[in-house]
Amino acid sequence: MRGDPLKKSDFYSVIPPMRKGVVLPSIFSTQNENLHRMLKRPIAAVYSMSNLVSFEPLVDRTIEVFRQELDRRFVRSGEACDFGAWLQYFAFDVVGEITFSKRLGFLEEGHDVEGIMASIWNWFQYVAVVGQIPWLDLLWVKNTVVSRLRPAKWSPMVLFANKREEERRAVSTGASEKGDIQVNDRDFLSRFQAALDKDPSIPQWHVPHPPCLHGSIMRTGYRSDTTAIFLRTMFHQLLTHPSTLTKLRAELDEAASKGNLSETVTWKESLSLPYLNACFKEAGRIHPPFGLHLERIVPPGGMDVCGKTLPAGTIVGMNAWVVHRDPEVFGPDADAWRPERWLEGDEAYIKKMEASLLTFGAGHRICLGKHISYLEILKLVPTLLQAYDIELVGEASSMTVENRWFVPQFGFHVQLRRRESRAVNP
Ligand code: HEM
Repeated sequence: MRGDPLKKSDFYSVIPPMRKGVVLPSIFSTQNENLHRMLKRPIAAVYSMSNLVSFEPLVDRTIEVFRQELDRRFVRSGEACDFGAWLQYFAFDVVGEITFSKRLGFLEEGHDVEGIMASIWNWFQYVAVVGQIPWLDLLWVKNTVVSRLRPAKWSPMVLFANKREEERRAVSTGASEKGDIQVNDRDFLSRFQAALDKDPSIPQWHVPHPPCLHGSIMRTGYRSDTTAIFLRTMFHQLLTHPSTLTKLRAELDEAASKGNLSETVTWKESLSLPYLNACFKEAGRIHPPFGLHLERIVPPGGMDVCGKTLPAGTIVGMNAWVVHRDPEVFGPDADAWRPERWLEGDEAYIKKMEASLLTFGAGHRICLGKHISYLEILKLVPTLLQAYDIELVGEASSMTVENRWFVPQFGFHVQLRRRESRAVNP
């Protein structure tokens, strides 16, 4: 193997939008390694584990609203809940809260605000198909002539981002009172802005185009879809494998009885729950949110892979759905949901499994936001399990799965009841 990182393939060239003939690249999609380095350097620290805890109060705020809405709409009325959709509302609102100190409003509204989710699904479908034949993209979406003629239409998410940015500018220039606007100096927007202000090497195209900057932040927000898929997997697997749910509940109840579990579970508490953490790893293994290969290009000079020499320019890739089912790594029951696999066996075996997980990618382009996802998921799952008895409505098979590059689930309905010891929110 060569030392240089492999570049991303043309699949990724389909992902960024084009506005008025200009492609708006992002740290996720760029194929240019120099640009990637330039974009990553100032913001990598914002995503770091040490910064994570400062986002916790923002996640807590959204969890509280989520619980209130579940109580109000489903617990008191006894109506079935489209849990899959509500987990997604949560994941979107938490990104709004972390990024802008303001939720997008999915939880309060109880539906897909301004068709944001639908527009993202359409985009995923486009990328999944056209990404296989990237030159097709040049004919329409990335056609510079067509793009210049097309009216510049920003997605509702980018407009939302721009509004928040304008509000902050108004505060900083004294045109508006800070009290009118909820600003948390530690949210993503404040931290990104501070990082950009400090680093003059940021490409100039970012500066005169705030929509580009904030659009890029919001495209990061699209990762809330992956978090929603992850949450659905975890709850659905637990509900359809009751022995594992019983074990997890026993772990939570024991911690609560010793006074080691808050009503809204803290990040620190969640780390001391081994079975919860095993369920987390197993969920990422059994249903990784990315359903297509993570494609890369063989560099000049070629590359040896498993004894075969591949010429320069060959597209190679690994698919987490395939890698995660390898019985040589994960055991003969690799197709089964069994969180226990992460708790048994020697340390070397567990390390080997961990090193083989591609849930968040691998190498220098590994997911930057993975710690944020850990934070959201490892807090929300035990908090809801403590608060509610959750029962699947209909057959386990009534939930369907579709591969649109991401692999979302549909038709996950549950009945929610408050657990005896917990009061219903007013
Ligand atoms: C369960 C949730 C998530 C999963 C499964 C996930 C998965 C991934 C994967 C597989 C990649 C690598 C893609 C590749 O190699 O082509 C990636 C990259 C990335 N992710 Fe995530 N992600 C999640 C959540 C998030 C969140 C919440 C954020 C931000 C707040 C985020 C930000 C990013 C960024 C910026 C990259 C590009 C990193 C780079 O190229 O340097 N992700 N993610």
